[in-house]
Amino acid sequence: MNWVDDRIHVHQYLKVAELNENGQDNEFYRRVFLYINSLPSIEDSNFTNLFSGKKSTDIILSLDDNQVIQDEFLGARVDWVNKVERFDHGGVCNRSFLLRIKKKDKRRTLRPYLQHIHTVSDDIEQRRSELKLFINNGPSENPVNGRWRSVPFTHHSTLDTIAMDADLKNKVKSDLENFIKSQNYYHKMGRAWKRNYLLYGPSGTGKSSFIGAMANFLNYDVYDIDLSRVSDDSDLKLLLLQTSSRSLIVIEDLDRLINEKLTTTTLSGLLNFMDGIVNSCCGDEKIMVFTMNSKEQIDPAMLRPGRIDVHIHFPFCDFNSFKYLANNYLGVKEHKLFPQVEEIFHSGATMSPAAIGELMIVNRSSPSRALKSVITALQSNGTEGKIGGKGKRLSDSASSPAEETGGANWKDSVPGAKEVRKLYGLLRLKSCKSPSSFDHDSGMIER
Ligand SMILES: Nc1ncnc2c1ncn2[C@@H]1O[C@H](COP(=O)(O)OP(=O)(O)OP(=O)(O)O)[C@@H](O)[C@H]1O
Ligand SMILES: [Mg+2]
Repeated sequence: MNWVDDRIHVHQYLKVAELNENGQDNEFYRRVFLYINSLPSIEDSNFTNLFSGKKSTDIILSLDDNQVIQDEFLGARVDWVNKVERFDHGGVCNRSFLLRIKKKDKRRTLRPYLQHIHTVSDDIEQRRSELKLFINNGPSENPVNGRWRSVPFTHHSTLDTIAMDADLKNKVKSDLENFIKSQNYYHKMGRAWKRNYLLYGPSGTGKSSFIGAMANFLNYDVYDIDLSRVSDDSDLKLLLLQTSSRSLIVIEDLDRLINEKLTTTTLSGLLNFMDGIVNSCCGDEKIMVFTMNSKEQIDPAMLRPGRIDVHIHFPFCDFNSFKYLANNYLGVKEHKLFPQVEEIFHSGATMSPAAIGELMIVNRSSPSRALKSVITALQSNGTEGKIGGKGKRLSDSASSPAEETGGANWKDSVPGAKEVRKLYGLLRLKSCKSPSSFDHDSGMIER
């Protein structure tokens, strides 16, 4: 019977209306709009509109009213009509996209085709949107515009520019990729669709840069929470509620904030925040990132599995990271001074990637000079490492030298070449700590 029917009515039509029956926007209409206008065949359509895009050089093509565009998927040809019905009175019109598909193809291709439209439109949206960095206002500041103000996010760090153990970097990449594909899994488990990362290690080892790299990798906006501008637990909840999906929510220097009592939020307020309780109802995709210099004096409840899903250690430089930096900053893959540098690293001397990077930047016109200055800095072991700092830190009393920082905050001033070592204060003769490590709670990883 179906066969006879198919012979008579070869095509089937599916309508995607702009508004649903309640007069609300139909999300799928917007997706189809993005998809259709991205098709190469739009250039062959009889009538196409041209608009300028965000950049002055961008030109965007858009299918005109009641025009047809063709597409092909899994060997099946389909047509889309941009249907617009205008009513004379009041200029009201009905808009829809009409899909024409052969019945014989429909059963095989329709579902994957609609899924394909979803994926492509997602991708277009992500590429189009400019990333933003949101910073929270204090509760009494600018309440009219909400608690967040935003600036364009222009951090240029990428996972490629970070010197880090290659295996670890790949693990982080696949962990992030797995997470963003796992909505159903999280929902099935009745959990908030969020993943919490802890980046810990001494000052100048790349934690903040790594957050920038994560945001660029995921194409996520960043919400940087300044806890000192949060009045209490409910204020923190409110801030979380006002963040959007697909974002990185960041609290930096959490150990210092807690240990120096720089926040008025309570431990339980912070724990609820980390659990994303207020958001679990909305199916929002969120990644939270916390940074610390050391986790030694932190309440274990805060670090327990499920609350922090992935711990990533950022250590001082070893010879491999040094080579990575030399390549990035100086364009040098091999150099006659490398064996000497390697020997010094093997003797236990080390510095932060930030300090080494600065020496390379200021001497970038001469790689030999840059490497010699790194060698000199590495050789002059001593007590400078304890000079300066972001105030007394938890890590100042840490037993492991690799966990100690005591370094000045690099953000406080722009250092000159000679001041670099003193400012960062990160030179260490140390019992070289293990390379960056990645621990996640066995129970949480969905593989
Ligand atoms: N692992 C790294 N790879 C590449 N560059 C690095 C690395 N670590 C630090 N840097 C460079 O040093 C500078 C300071 O690094 P960053 O601010 O990311 O360190 P941090 O660990 O966040 O320090 P702090 O604990 O003081 O906030 C950055 O501009 C970055 O370019
Ligand atoms: Mg930082």
